Amino acid sequence: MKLMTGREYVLSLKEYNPDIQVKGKKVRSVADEPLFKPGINAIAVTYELAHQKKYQDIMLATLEDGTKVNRLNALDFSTDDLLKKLDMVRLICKWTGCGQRYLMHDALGALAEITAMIDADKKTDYFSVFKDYLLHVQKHDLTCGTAVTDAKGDRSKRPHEQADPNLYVRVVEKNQKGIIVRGAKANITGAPYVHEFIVLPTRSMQKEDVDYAVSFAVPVDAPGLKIIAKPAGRPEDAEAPFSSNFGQSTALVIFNDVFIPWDRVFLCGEWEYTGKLAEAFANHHRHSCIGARAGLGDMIIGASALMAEYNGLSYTDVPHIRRNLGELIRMIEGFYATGVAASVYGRKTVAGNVVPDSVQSNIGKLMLAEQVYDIFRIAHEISGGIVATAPTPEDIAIPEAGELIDQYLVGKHGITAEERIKMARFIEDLTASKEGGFYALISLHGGGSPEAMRMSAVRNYDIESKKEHILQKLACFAKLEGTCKECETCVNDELCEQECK
Ligand SMILES: Cc1cc2nc3c(=O)[nH]c(=O)nc-3n(C[C@H](O)[C@H](O)[C@H](O)COP(=O)(O)OP(=O)(O)OC[C@H]3O[C@@H](n4cnc5c(N)ncnc54)[C@H](O)[C@@H]3O)c2cc1C
Repeated sequence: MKLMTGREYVLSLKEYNPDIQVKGKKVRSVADEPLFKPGINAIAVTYELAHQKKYQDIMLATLEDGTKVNRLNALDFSTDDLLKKLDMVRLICKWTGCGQRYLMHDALGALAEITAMIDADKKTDYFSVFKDYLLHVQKHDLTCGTAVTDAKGDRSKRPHEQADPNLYVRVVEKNQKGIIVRGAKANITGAPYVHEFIVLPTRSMQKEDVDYAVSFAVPVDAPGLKIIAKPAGRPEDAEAPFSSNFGQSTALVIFNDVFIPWDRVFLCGEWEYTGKLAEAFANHHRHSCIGARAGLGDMIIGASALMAEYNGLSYTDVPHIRRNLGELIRMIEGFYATGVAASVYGRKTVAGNVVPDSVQSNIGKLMLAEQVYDIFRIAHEISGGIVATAPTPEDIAIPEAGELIDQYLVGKHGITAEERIKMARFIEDLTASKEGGFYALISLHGGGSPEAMRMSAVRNYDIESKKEHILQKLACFAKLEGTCKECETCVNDELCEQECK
């Protein structure tokens, strides 16, 4: 099995020739495109950390034969694996803001479970196709984008009801060699600089949607595949100390009659399993998002505490700075704790892999989706207006203006204006810039809208047993009060007797 270095990953992109455009121009070489550099840097970190001894316990997974692979390319086989995955994603995102590659880990986990489930029910052979693909990914240490969200068109209509039949990815032809697919997936993270895409259905489907029930893997440069991408982060922006180095591209990925051989098809026509596959992916992915946003939170806590110090207000001395940092810790460690709980309460699937508890992973993702705005607000309250108003590098570079800025924008004695401005810019970059808005949006909608999380949590939560418990209690109270109608409401006589004694 290969374990690429960051540099090898960047060079490996040169072996592909995808059809990509960004900001109105065609991309000749992804590896050399400055507008993607922050995104490529972020993925490279996922390769580099796997070579660092102190991180290998969480960055590497051990296969049955003892071989080590990057954990991002592996299934989870224990609750300990889930905990390590969570820690790994937090570590990666603490460095990069968003390591992006964890989406593929989540897709692989979901495909293992659901392909094995379909085979058990329908005597198909998808699980062995999946296992061969997993081996291929591990052997070459690939990065795969995960394409779930269809273009979707009119949200109130199902795939087959859309005015344009191509608004969800669909199978337009099947032959002995494979299938041909048409349609588009939207908002796809990292699309320009991955090796392959794993394509999953975005929702549950009905019999009439049978052509839309499809899942497959495809190289990024397959004929007919087109990528319309956004720049990653804020490339070459002197006011962006973080996101000029690390960022994330997203793209519209268009399948214009793309051929997929059968040995890369994981589901084709089994519409009853599309909802299960979408939900299985969402469960893994929301669990990963918890780790990702905790990593972002780590950076915000560190930068906010430093900014307060640079302003002359240490959290050890100033009560409201301490209280605000306490709020940041409450929120970030609060949602992270649900990720830990989702790991600990993980369950084994028919495929043998272990998946997070879906109530906990959905609730954790929902918490971070809503709290990200409070996290940014508190960072702003602690730091002050300089986060938005720091003079530009061009003005600082003019000697006369630079001297005045040095004089008037100092903070605590011993901290220069330059250091204070640098910290303010870092916080602006993460929380108040175009990139800050991006982090809010990805926290809110990445992995599904908040309503999708509420629906999943309710669907998977045992509300019926809570209702039964209340009915039992009320029946017991009625006996105690002498108003019992003798079994009109009592749902469990035995328990009722015990409680009334
Ligand atoms: C930065 C970023 C990165 C992303 N990366 C990826 C990726 O790598 N791969 C991927 O597959 N996806 C990715 N996504 C997509 C993400 O999963 C979707 O944004 C999310 O599922 C919401 O879908 P949408 O954007 O189409 O919004 P919509 O579905 O249009 O949602 C908008 C609102 O409409 C509501 N709504 C939608 N449909 C209905 C309905 N039928 N009935 C009632 N209400 C409805 C929603 O609850 C929400 O409030 C990414 C998103 C972002 C922002």
